[in-house]
Amino acid sequence: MKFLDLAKVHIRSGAGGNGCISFRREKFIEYGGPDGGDGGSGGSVIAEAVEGLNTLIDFRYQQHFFAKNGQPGMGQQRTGKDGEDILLRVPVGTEILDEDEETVIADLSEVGDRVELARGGNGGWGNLHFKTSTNQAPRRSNPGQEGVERTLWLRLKLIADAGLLGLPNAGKSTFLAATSNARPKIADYPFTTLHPNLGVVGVDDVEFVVADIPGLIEGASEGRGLGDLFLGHVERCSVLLHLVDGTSPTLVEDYETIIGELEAYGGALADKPRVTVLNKIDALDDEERALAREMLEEAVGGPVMMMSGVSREGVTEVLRALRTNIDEDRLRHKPSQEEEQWQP
Ligand SMILES: Nc1nc2c(ncn2[C@@H]2O[C@H](COP(=O)(O)OP(=O)(O)OP(=O)(O)O)[C@@H](O)[C@H]2O)c(=O)[nH]1
Ligand SMILES: [Mg+2]
Repeated sequence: MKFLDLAKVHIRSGAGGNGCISFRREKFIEYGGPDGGDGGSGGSVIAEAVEGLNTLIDFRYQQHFFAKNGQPGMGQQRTGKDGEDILLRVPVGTEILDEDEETVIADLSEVGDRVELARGGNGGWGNLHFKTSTNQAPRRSNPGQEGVERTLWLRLKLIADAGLLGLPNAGKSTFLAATSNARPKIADYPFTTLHPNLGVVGVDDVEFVVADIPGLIEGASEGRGLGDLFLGHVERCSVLLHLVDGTSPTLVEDYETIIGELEAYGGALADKPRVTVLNKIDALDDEERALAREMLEEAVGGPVMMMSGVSREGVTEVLRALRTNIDEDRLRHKPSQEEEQWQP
């Protein structure tokens, strides 16, 4: 599965400080001095891929990144202070594109990958540099170089093996938090997940990536709610995990709402392998579980698993089912030997 997350940033590196022409003043007369220092360099703007981020959403709120200018040189050979660099911390998998949105400038695919987006201007030379044997106090220095100003796009593509589906409040984030290293926001009100969270899940020594997608509501495929923003992105994952809140009095309708959205969205989404799970069974007694399961299985027309993200009952079985689907999907998409050997 691929998410496309896009942000536009406006960056500017700092200008270099001017070089200094030092002078002495005696009785209102200025004498050139011999010791003007260089200007400091302007700060650069740098991007670095860091761990623990999985969205560019922060860049929608802050879009301007201007590094400081270098300070001018001073007398007595003192160099101006350099402007500080600005570091944009971006998620692994971020591509940086030019303003045209086409030219890829950098692809930060591993933790620690770094790229300089705008170099700070060099500081100008102070008159110290222009000293000759005949002119010990030249009235000459260099101005600092200008900074660089650019508009760039950051684009994030994250890849996940399994995508979580379900109405708001179905318990998607709780499940992800219980099974992975991800720490999504969980609350008893809908739409607590406003952007996708990814978690690495492990079962039987195999790891895969699960994405928590903001709750789908009826009409998502037509652009209502938040789900529509992300429905397109679930197209590429191997399997969908559809969670149905077992405590909901309308659980069959809840299930059908999501299926309706998948079908309305079109494409191959509705045909994607799906694991349907009756969730929150810790809140149901045996009789309620059996009844809820029967109703849901009838709606699905096939078996339904049961689990609780809170008590973790049934969670391992669900992860195994996902894993089986992912393995099968990988086998299906593995290039055949002929394809691998084919040379143009
Ligand atoms: N009893 C019980 N409550 C659960 C379970 N899983 C989640 N909840 C509760 O249900 C509420 C919603 O859980 P979330 O995990 O935030 O639901 P979500 O599907 O991520 O919701 P959105 O992000 O709004 O789409 C919270 O109050 C959870 O504590 C469960 O297995 N059992
Ligand atoms: Mg959530």
